[in-house]
Amino acid sequence: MAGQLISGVAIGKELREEIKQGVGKLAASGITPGLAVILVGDNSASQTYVKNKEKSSVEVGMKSEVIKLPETITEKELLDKVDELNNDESIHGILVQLPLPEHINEDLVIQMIDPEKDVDGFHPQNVGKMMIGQETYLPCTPHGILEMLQRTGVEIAGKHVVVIGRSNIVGKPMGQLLLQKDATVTYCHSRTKDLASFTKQADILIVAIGRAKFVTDEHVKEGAVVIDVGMNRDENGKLCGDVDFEKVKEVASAITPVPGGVGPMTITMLLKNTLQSAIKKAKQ
Ligand SMILES: Nc1nc2c(c(=O)[nH]1)N[C@@H](CN(C=O)c1ccc(C(=O)N[C@@H](CCC(=O)O)C(=O)O)cc1)CN2
Repeated sequence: MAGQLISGVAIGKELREEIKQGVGKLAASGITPGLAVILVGDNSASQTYVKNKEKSSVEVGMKSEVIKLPETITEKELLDKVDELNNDESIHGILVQLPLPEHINEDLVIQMIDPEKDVDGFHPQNVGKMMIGQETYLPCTPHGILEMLQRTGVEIAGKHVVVIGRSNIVGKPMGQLLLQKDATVTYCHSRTKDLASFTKQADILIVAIGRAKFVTDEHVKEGAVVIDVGMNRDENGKLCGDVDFEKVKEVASAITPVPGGVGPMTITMLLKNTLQSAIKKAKQ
């Protein structure tokens, strides 16, 4: 392998240790950060992520509450549940695991979460604050990627970042966060023509398109840093990213693996946001 491996497991571990210490300090003032996660239905991947969130929050000393609701729940019942958690003093962070069943309007549910408890950073009020660079909860996946780049010592200012993907929870905020760190940002997406002509210019390439092993060495400039946000199954049913790791690792100067790259950082940043919310509450 030519490039350096950027491990989300190792960086996440380091960060979780810092979060655990923060939780310990807060305990001295009688406050335990509380995270509530709502899981609707029985999507098996979502069940795994929620279980991991519960385990990780308990490991750093937080209170964890998982609320499992049936697929058949009405939108009104779900909104009422969110509102109940908004008013629960022991809960500092609320997260509704996505995706939700089709009969429920995701936007409405996200907007019901108290922005002060929106540790996913998905509420429009928090998205707006992020856009203008005000302090707020940053969305966990892009925030995790930023943390990985910074802790690996990757220079961002003045670099050309190409983001492939324009989702509200990864692509769009990722570009904004890097723009705020003085990168020059280009967004590409499924309708971009001659994708490689853009990606070949990237000093830092962030890939979030949801297509297994789509990005190959043909898309990557020698020495680029490559961050893979994808999570797919390959032809053998094995977990893989959007990047063809075996090919790209030979040209990249640094690269994240899948699994073990961006994924673990998503949950770590959720813990960080929950601690941030509890600290803010303690100061009020
Ligand atoms: N409310 C939210 N819903 C969803 C989010 C989110 O940030 N907030 N993101 C994704 C799912 N997700 C967290 O919820 C998530 C996905 C993947 C991982 C992860 O650690 N992946 C591992 C591999 C896991 C496996 O073996 O299947 C890795 O990449 O190493 C963590 C969190 C959608 N929904």
